[in-house]
Amino acid sequence: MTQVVAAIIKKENKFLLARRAKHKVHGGKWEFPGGKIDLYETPEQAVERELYEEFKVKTETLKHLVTITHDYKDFKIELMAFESVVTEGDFELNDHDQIAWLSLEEISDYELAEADRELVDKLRTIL
Ligand SMILES: Nc1nc2c([nH]c(=O)n2[C@H]2C[C@H](O)[C@@H](COP(=O)(O)OP(=O)(O)OP(=O)(O)O)O2)c(=O)[nH]1
Repeated sequence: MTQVVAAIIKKENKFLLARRAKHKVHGGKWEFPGGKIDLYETPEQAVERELYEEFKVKTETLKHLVTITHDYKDFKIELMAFESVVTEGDFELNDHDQIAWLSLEEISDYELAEADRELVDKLRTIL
């Protein structure tokens, strides 16, 4: 099972979502930014590394929120979501073609990566 981390970054009741660039797996789908955990890395380190690689922003990981698993048929992921805050930098797009700050209600109108529907449902119950 592939372990993936995702950052939940909240600003005035809106959450940061990013649209995966067309050429990537699940291209065009919206997600919480993050990626696969590398060998010998903690989930927190993975979130911070991915956010820097993807947007050139520095973040601090506050706490683990929820973990879900999803079976994409050809691969299975464990998706761990962490509450994060941006501490330094302005967003620059590298792996995504767009970012958006959305309320949990607005997120429902966006085409999410399949695993994220369950993640958003869980977030609704705790945030
Ligand atoms: N980052 C992220 N990935 C997600 C989410 N939901 C979801 O199904 N995924 C899937 C998409 C990918 O199959 C996998 C994450 O891989 P990735 O391609 O973003 O990670 P990476 O940057 O480490 O990968 P790579 O391109 O270097 O191989 O998890 C989500 O909310 N955030």
